[in-house]
Amino acid sequence: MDILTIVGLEKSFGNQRVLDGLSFSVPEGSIYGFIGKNGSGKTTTMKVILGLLQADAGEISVCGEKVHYGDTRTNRFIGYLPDVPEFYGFMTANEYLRLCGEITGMPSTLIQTKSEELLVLVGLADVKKRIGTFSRGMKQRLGIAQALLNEPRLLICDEPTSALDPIGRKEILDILLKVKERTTVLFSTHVLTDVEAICDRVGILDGGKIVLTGSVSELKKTHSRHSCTVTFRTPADAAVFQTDPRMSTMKTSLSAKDYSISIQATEPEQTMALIIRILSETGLVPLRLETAEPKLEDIFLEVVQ
Ligand SMILES: Nc1ncnc2c1ncn2[C@@H]1O[C@H](COP(=O)(O)OP(=O)(O)OP(=O)(O)O)[C@@H](O)[C@H]1O
Repeated sequence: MDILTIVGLEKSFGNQRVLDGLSFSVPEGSIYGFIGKNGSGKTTTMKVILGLLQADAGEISVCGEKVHYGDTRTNRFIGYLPDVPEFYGFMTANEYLRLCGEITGMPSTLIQTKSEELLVLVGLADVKKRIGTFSRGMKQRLGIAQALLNEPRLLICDEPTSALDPIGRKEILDILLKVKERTTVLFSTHVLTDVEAICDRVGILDGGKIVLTGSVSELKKTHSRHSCTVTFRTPADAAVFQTDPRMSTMKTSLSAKDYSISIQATEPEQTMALIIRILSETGLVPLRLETAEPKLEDIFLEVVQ
């Protein structure tokens, strides 16, 4: 079953068309990476899903119920982590979760047990200091705990890792992987290594619509090529190799930082065999010879101009 379905969503701000027939669906139990460059419309999409912004056209369903602008009934299924979550800095994490639970009418004993469980999940159980002194990563982790308080079936995270250092990012990614056991996650980002690390499916947003969707492994198989890279000691060696006639039909690029030539390869083993043949016939001795798996970043760059 799909937890979220979006069909033909359109949204303009003045003359600027941001969403232009956006359609995608998010299967239950998955982590869906919603990828797009800055300004591509990720936050706009999330605001429309939450009923906070009115679309010009299109339909959204959450858990089979239609989303209506300004009528937030479907938000009972959703937990939301904005890109910069705001808190009362004078409260502790526990006090803040209690306040959120009280506002949404949760029974007091349930607030207590859920808060304790969620603070353990996000690694803040032993932190007694005020939120005002928290690091960015700690605030994001508290934001996840707050978003999970009502046991949502869909957790929407708007660029949760973008502003964090590598340790903070890893902590959030590990938590999202654990969260997957209890809810579906829609995760917007432009950090493609994060998507590769945790997402089951991805949708690439460009020009207001999804230009590519599928599982990370499917996309890698069908949409990008391996590359073979040969690195030389001198620019002269690299030039001899690159101008070999057998290279003329290959898509090659010379690195700016060292004397290495990368060759896109649909059949990496055959390409490697050809490289070795050229090296042995020309007497060139490379410093390094390697093949690399296609990366999501290559696919992204291929489909997004
Ligand atoms: N309320 C608004 N009024 C006018 N333009 C807006 C409004 N909200 C967003 N936009 C414009 O719509 C475009 C998409 O913005 P949005 O914030 O949805 O992109 P995004 O993909 O989330 O970007 P980022 O990765 O930078 O957060 C941008 O050009 C933005 O300036």
